[in-house]
Parts: sequence; structure tokens; C-alpha cells
Amino acid sequence: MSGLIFTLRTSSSWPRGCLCRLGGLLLPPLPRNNSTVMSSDAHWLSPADREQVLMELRSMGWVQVEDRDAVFKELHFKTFNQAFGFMSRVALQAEKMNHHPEWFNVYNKVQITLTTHDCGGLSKRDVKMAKFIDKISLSM
Ligand SMILES: C[C@H](O)[C@H](O)[C@H]1CNC2=NC(N)=NC(=O)C2=N1
Repeated sequence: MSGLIFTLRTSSSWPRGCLCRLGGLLLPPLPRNNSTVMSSDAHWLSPADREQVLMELRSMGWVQVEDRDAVFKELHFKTFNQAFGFMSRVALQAEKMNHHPEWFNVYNKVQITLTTHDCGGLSKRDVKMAKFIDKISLSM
């Protein structure tokens, strides 16, 4: 039986998992787990949105991570208690949003990386979480 056979593969040069290539076509991100459909805010940021959002995040001290589609920020607090209190509030928000930071804490410093694993890159959820983090850190 003759017929066309297409293979789905993610483009190597694009943030992992964000776009699939079907021949020469670029398809929107596919949910990692076929049984669940990602909510719209867990989808990869569009190129137009990215530039605007990254400009805003950079103005708040976030930087882009070199080898992955993510943003990073290091926060300093007066004491460990303040740092941990900050982390507790962010943890509750992470559970509420079902969107969790990658973070590392030493004494009064908290290093945070945000990216959306389900789409392999930055999404609106990362932006929402970054803005929440900035708001809470300023109120500590
Ligand atoms: C199964 C669970 O809903 C998913 O793994 C959620 C949990 N927290 C998450 N956190 C982040 N940063 N990215 C995700 O894609 C994500 N997905």
C-alpha cells in the first residue's frame, strides 16, 4: 500500500518541546501527556508576546538562562526566616497555580528559575509566577 509517512519530531534549534516539525511545517506544542490537554496559559509564549514579556521581566531583574528557555533571578533577604517565609508564600501560590519554580536557598538568598516543563519553554504561567514573586519579595 503506497502512502505518505510523516514523522513528528521537535525542532532541535527551538526550545525543547515547544514546536513540532511535520515535514517543513511547524506545529503548535503537543501536550507531553496525551491524556491531558494543557490549559492555554501553559502553552509556549508566542514570539510577539515573548519580546514584550521578557522586556518587563528584565526590568525587574530577571535574566534569560543561556542553555534553556527559562528566566532566572537571585533574591536576597535580611534573614533566613524572611527568605523561608518568602519561599512558603511562593510555595502556596505554586500549588494554587499548579506551576512550580526550580529554586535553591542558602541562608538569606533564594535562586529561582522559571520555565514550563509541559511545553519545554516559557509560558504565561511563568510570567504570572514571576510577577507574583516580585510582588511578594517587595513586601517582605
Ligand atoms: C502533573 C502536573 O500537573 C504538572 O507536572 C505541572 C506541575 N508543575 C509544573 N511546574 C512547572 N514549572 N511547569 C510545568 O509544566 C508543571 N506542570
